Amino acid sequence: MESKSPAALALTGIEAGYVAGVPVLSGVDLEVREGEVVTLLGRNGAGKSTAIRVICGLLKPNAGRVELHGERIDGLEPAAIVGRGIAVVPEGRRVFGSLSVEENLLMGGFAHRRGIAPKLDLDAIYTSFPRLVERRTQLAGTLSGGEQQMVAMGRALMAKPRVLLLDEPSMGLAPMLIDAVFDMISTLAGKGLTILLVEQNASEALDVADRAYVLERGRIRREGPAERLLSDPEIRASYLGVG
Ligand SMILES: Nc1ncnc2c1ncn2[C@@H]1O[C@H](COP(=O)(O)OP(=O)(O)OP(=O)(O)O)[C@@H](O)[C@H]1O
Repeated sequence: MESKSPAALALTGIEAGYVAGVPVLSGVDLEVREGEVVTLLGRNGAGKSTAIRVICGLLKPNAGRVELHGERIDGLEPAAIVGRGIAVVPEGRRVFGSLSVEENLLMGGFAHRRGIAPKLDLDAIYTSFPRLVERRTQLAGTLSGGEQQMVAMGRALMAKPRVLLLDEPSMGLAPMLIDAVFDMISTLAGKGLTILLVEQNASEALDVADRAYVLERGRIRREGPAERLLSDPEIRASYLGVG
């Protein structure tokens, strides 16, 4: 095989858990290449959020390594990992409800490594999410769930991440808003962003992703191009409710 540049994000042999002797992730290998959208699928409790916590440095793995563009980050503190260029949109969105949309976005800019005037960043976010322009002075806590998701994504993008982690962005949203969220992800993918999308909503996630991994009880059970998994009879029966 030809030699390739290091992946944007790579997990190798990750073992992790919360209680000694009770592994939650076992031997997890996963990579996201520059410009790729990769989805990590799994049911409730499969270990998806745990994988996000390991990547962000909130949970130290018991074994294995996490690398960002070939540099090991698994020993670093969360703030240092953010500083290296990982941004996360956490499950449940968690916007600052008593701050305006624009203040929320500016908060994201604090993690920005350096350079570029915030105004330029804000303009770029408003171009990606025009709906936020008309709501820029509205308190984020009064926005709809879908709009809050836009703010949470915009806030993460303000940090100019090299890799964006999205933890179940469609969770708890009405079907129409779920479509809107996946449209946003497609837009970001079209701009060349590198994204790891953790989802239970397999069909929509596989539609926007280039590649996918399926996590079951802490182990990667399947992986491959999203198109292939979409037409895989076992995946269709277990995760898409068809077949
Ligand atoms: N702080 C914690 N302490 C102990 N066990 C935990 C903790 N957080 C998660 N777990 C356990 O780890 C396992 C994986 O949980 P995790 O949150 O990673 O799953 P998930 O795939 O993200 O599921 P969900 O979609 O429900 O969020 C579960 O059995 C869960 O109970």
